[in-house]
Amino acid sequence: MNPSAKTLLIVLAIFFPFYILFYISKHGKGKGKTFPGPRPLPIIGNLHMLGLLPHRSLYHLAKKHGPIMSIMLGSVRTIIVSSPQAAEMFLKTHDDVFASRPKLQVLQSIYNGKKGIAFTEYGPYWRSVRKLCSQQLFTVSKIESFAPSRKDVLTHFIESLKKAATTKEVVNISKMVGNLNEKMTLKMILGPVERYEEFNIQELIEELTNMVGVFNLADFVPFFGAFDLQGLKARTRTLGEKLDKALEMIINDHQQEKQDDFIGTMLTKLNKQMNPNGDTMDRNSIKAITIDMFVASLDTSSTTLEWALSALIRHPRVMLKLQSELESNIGKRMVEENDLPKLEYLDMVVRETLRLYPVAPMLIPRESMKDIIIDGCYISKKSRVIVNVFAIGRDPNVWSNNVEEFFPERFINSNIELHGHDFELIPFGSGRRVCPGKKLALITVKLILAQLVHCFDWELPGGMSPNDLDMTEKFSSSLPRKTNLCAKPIYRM
Ligand code: HEM
Repeated sequence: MNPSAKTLLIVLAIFFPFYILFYISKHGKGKGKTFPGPRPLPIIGNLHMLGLLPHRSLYHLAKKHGPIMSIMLGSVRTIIVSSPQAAEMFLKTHDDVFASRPKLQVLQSIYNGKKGIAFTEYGPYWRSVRKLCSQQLFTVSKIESFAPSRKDVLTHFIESLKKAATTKEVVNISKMVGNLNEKMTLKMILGPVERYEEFNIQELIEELTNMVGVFNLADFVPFFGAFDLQGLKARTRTLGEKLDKALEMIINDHQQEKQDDFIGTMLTKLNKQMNPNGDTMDRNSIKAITIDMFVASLDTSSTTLEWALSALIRHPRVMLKLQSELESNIGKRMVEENDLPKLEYLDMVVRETLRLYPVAPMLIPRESMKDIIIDGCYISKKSRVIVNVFAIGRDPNVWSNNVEEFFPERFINSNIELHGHDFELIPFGSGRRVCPGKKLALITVKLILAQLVHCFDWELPGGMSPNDLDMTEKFSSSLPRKTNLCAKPIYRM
């Protein structure tokens, strides 16, 4: 046995009994009735029940224990919400209590004391950053001002696919669409990304999203945090330093030459007081907010596109119907952003994709800011709340018995929209923490998807039949396909 393993065993042998006593004193008796849930084990609680696909395991557990379920993730009391009615109770009726986020160790180490938006606790600082989002970063005019740049990137992309179609090449759509979305979105966040090749921003972002998706034992059993058993601390520190260096240079460039992307807009507030509490927008805030935008925007939109196209290839009837809507509304030209509002079937296809394949299947975890009693059950301050939108999208009371079927027609004459007010369908979350980028995300997803099916038919490689396309998911920071989607484009215009 190597010396560090030996030391670890000795430390565990000494402290483990104390930890069990601490655990029992903390969790042995509560202040009242709790929600039903599976029996936890000491130390790990119900962690062993999560498996490789926690959203699915929790969906099945909720069928047994109910739409509001209480479990222990290590030493963290966690409430799992799995029905539209329960989601409304947590995200609307008591949104003021559950609007905070838990602190995650990996992010603490990357941010190194900086505060962003998506993973920041509720309070005056977060409220000021949200105000900046709604009044300056995600306004209709700001989003529209980047339409020409999105069109430009998309036109080049379609040209490269046309070349692949001529040579009858099979392309890796997952990768290609990921790159395309990255180019479009980074342009809006930080401007000309090609200027910063030396920092390999794309690779840094990939590492960042991987780290955010890592299951970190120390977040649930703090006792293990000191030992860094997964070796995450060193990796995240290095990544944090690299991101910081790149962002320092990008901010300097923006200070030399004014730009109207997110960083440029945030810089107009540099060193100004954000609220009466004395928070100011400093360089660290700009860096942390930018990092949050990377995490929140890139994998989410491209994974949605990957699922939408997979579902269309798997359902040729739906693909044909969508192509026919595009033909009759657009004709032989490229789809433009201002065509999107009239494409009703496209809208249904996107809603159905987000119902069945929500890329944030458990939203971003919330944390209660005070003790509260809901439905006669006690929830203590700092409990974690996970809203399982994957389960809500499969609730047969809402979606009837064909919940697993990809059937966009279910939205004909339906008033269930994606705005966050209809709790049957909340892939962008709801309440104070609802996704501020949803309008931008829907434009990007719809525009790219429409173009991909308007310009091309798609054939699976090796004569694979649509029914054989594997639709298994992989759990990470988003919920991508387990295997990349590869197919042959056939130009049809
Ligand atoms: C299909 C694409 C997307 C999906 C499904 C999605 C989904 C979500 C979800 C579920 C949340 C958490 C909501 C909650 O806790 O109630 C969230 C938060 C957030 N999203 Fe998105 N998102 C997408 C795209 C984007 C884009 C393109 C951006 C920005 C460019 C963005 C920026 C954010 C930010 C900053 C937050 C944190 C909000 C906060 O904590 O106050 N998202 N998103």
